[in-house]
Amino acid sequence: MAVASPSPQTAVLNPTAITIPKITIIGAGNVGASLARSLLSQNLGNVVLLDIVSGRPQGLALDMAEACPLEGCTHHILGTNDYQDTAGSQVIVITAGLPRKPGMSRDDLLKVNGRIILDVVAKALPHSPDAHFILVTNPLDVMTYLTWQTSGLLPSRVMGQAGVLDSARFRTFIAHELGVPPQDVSTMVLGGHGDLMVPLISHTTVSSIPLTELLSAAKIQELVERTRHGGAEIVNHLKTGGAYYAPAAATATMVAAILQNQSAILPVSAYLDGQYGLQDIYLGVPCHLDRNGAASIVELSLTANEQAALETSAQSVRQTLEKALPLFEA
Ligand SMILES: NC(=O)C1=CN([C@@H]2O[C@H](COP(=O)(O)OP(=O)(O)OC[C@H]3O[C@@H](n4cnc5c(N)ncnc54)[C@H](O)[C@@H]3O)[C@@H](O)[C@H]2O)C=CC1
Ligand SMILES: O=C([O-])CC(=O)C(=O)O
Repeated sequence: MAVASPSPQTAVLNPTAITIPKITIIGAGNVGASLARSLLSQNLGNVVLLDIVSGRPQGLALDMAEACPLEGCTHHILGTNDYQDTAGSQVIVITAGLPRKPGMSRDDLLKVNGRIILDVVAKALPHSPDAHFILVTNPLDVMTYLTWQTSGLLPSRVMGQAGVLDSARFRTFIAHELGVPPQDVSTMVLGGHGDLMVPLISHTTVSSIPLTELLSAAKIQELVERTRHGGAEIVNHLKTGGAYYAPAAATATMVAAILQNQSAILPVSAYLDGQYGLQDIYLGVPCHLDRNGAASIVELSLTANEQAALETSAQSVRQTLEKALPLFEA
């Protein structure tokens, strides 16, 4: 049978002509695997899932690929232990590292996770020199700073995920308290990803109504404290590690904002160079997220108490950073 040569229209629709973004996730643990599922289900791009453990990313990727015919995902996933497979990624998410156990703080992970992050960045960067890096590994703000410092990348190309998750937790607790859909709650949680994070009450509304008109000061403070300890609450339930579904959803929100050039304003751990009166630190602040990364930080007007709380949170991150820098100097 003769094979018809492709019509001009077929040539235009040739799928190989379409550039599909490539997203690498390093660390195929609970957060990494959940993130891969989320990215695939949103058809955000082809996903590479890499781990140091042989067989784990391959097995997970095959399992996820087999769900694709049933769930409408059209892109591919590859599981690997080889950094060459990550080449040309637009976004690299780092979820490699230990999670904490009950009784530990995130800062207790500093030494072990710092070593892992430096190793991962050194191996990933040469294959994807144009990638944006999103850190998830804890202690988050310090791991993000180390990645920026060791990579030599522009600060806008290195950022950390925490504020999207912490804000989602605060929204959830407020929604449960008021019996409204969480989508109706608008808020921002700034600062470091630790017990001193700063939920901004002055910027919290429920269907445009200020939160302070809906709940007592004591109840709001209770929800703030629950948010600050939201990670530990889940660690204490699970015993062997931390949260992963909401962290994965939060990270996918950031990946989508970058790849779709959304310019969404999201709270991310970004490099501060004088904004909010803070210098040379990665800390959670609102940023426009688009194809240039976290290039444009938004300076919200804060109450005096919120500004003081942000400075206290920054001070705590800086103390951990000062412990980290001598440990990981080249
Ligand atoms: N920023 C945030 O909001 C959140 C941060 N986290 C943090 O994310 C990290 C990962 O958490 P989980 O996924 O629950 O842990 P997990 O233990 O389930 O997965 C970690 C994975 O990293 C891999 N890994 C370790 N060293 C590696 C290396 N050198 N190269 C490649 N892969 C390596 C492990 O084999 C494992 O599969 C933890 O540090 C945790 O504290 C977790 C939730 C939220
Ligand atoms: O609490 C942890 O260890 C994991 C984490 O950062 C979170 O869930 O916020």
